[in-house]
Amino acid sequence: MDSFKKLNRYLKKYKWILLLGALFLTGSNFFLIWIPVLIRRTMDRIEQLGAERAGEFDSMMNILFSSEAGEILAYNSLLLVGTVLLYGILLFATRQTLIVSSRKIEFDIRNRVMDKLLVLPQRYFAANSSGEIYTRSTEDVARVREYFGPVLMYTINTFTRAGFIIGMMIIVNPTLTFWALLPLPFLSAFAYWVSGYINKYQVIIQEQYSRIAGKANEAFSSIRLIKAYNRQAYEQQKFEKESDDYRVKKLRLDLVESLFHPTLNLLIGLSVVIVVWKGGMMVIDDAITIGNIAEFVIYVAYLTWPVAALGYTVNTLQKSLASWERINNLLSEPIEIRDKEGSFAKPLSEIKGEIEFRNVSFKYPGSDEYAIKDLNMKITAGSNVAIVGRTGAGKTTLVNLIPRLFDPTEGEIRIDGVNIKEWRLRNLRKVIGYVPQETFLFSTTVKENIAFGAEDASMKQIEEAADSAQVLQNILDFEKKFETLVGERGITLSGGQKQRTAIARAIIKKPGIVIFDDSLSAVDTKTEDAILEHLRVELAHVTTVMISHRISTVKNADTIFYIQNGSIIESGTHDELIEVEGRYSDMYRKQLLEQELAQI
Ligand SMILES: Nc1ncnc2c1ncn2[C@@H]1O[C@H](COP(=O)(O)OP(=O)(O)OP(=O)(O)O)[C@@H](O)[C@H]1O
Repeated sequence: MDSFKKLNRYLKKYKWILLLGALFLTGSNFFLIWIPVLIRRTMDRIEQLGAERAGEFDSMMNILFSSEAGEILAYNSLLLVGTVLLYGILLFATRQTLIVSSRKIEFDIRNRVMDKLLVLPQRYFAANSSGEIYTRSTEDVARVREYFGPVLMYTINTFTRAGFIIGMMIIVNPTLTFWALLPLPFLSAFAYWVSGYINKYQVIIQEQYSRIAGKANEAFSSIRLIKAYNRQAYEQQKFEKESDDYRVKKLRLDLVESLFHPTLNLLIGLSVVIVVWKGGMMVIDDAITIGNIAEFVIYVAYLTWPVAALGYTVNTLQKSLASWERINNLLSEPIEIRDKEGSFAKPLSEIKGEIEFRNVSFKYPGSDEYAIKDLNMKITAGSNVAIVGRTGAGKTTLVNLIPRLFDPTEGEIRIDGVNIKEWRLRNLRKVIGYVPQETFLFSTTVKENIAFGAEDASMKQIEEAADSAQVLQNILDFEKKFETLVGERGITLSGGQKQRTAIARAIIKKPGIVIFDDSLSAVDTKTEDAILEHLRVELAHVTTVMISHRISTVKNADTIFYIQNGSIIESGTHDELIEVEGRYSDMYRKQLLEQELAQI
């Protein structure tokens, strides 16, 4: 109930326009009922004229062309055209208010969902598949819109139209009204059943469609692998199976849909037959006129859609509420990493860049193992440190704690002597340049990809950053230079080019602290040396934390920390660690041996 209240809060902003829409819709239905009334009046007047002047006219044609009948026809036709016009204008206004508002509410909800997704903790993304998250912000939002759009509109329409029409029918003849309405509850129940079936199948078909799209996507992104392993026939078979499943389900739905309209027409036909049959008997008994029968037939036709829509509306409402429940759960997710009251912000120019880990431990949500265990580490401002260790030792986890992608389970991290939880999150992340392990470039130009790190960067700054990351020459070699599109719609950069573009993106921010997570793994050692040389100058006064598996990358660092099972087991300069003859020197010797073997 609480969640339903929250849903209706979105109506508040548009309440006046929605009210206006409801008035337009009521008005359009008011004019609609005058159409059969005018037809009945015309028919009755002509019939009356024929009866009064029975001797003068020997055929219907003569009646119709007598000037008196012409007057009746012209007058009523004009009224009819006017009524239809008003009905049409009001219907247009209804859609422009109710449906347009529902689109605006959809826009509001979608933005809220996106805003929320952008601040949700990493835990949420680990617990929910990307497909589910995507569905929340697309399909679920679209379904909720149906509550504010079609559901609201059809509900008002059904009640106002049915109210007016049934009222008019009862005024004309309550008994005939009873007979005419008799099949309509069956029509509504039938529409409810069919639309429930259609909805259920649409979900199944949509899921199957997503599976097909997923299979195709996977096949295209691994096309090189498929070709190299000669797995085309296997992939084709897998795709065909899913595709066939989709076809069978879709055909079943088509069958139900094609039965829907004929059955609906059959039930309406039944209503019309009853009206003509019972009405005919009443005309014989002089209880009603022939015009009344015509009027009733039109009323029944007018009632068809609202009555059928009742079934559809109930189903759509259920679907919308289920989608809202999922969206509401997402919107109610706690934001674990957020600003504290009175949080601390420092201008970039005042950042020194000292980092201190005090007894820091960290467990991933849902995991029993510590990824970081009682870790203490001090990085002096402006120094250049390296973190090494075997795969899975906790290096990435450790650096993720600095920009608060996760918060420590125990202990605290300080920057310039202040606990990072006291820093304003935006400020904290602004001063940190971070190049994650997996390079991600957006499907846009190289320029925009680099400028992502600093929104208002000039072209000169972009070029300088590209130069420091040793990717400038590559970019200038592209035909469209910085305007070259990257990714799906553009060229595919090599692994090393991607990494260097990501480095340029991080350093263009002119950060106070910069973190490189294995960011030079895809470049050759010669390019690596050149990049490091540039970075040493560029980042001379910036605290640099560099994770690497290569000794060549880290050997010149001021301090090297060797991590094992989430704890620092060795630290010092390259020479100091070699002297200790511990894990680091083992690693060094192994890499030297590998190099020598490679040269043989
Ligand atoms: N999202 C996660 N949820 C649960 N456990 C995780 C998650 N990410 C990493 N881990 C675990 O935490 C430990 C440390 O992982 P981490 O990625 O920090 O290692 P790493 O030293 O950076 O390894 P590599 O050198 O291979 O990148 C590993 O045991 C890993 O399985």
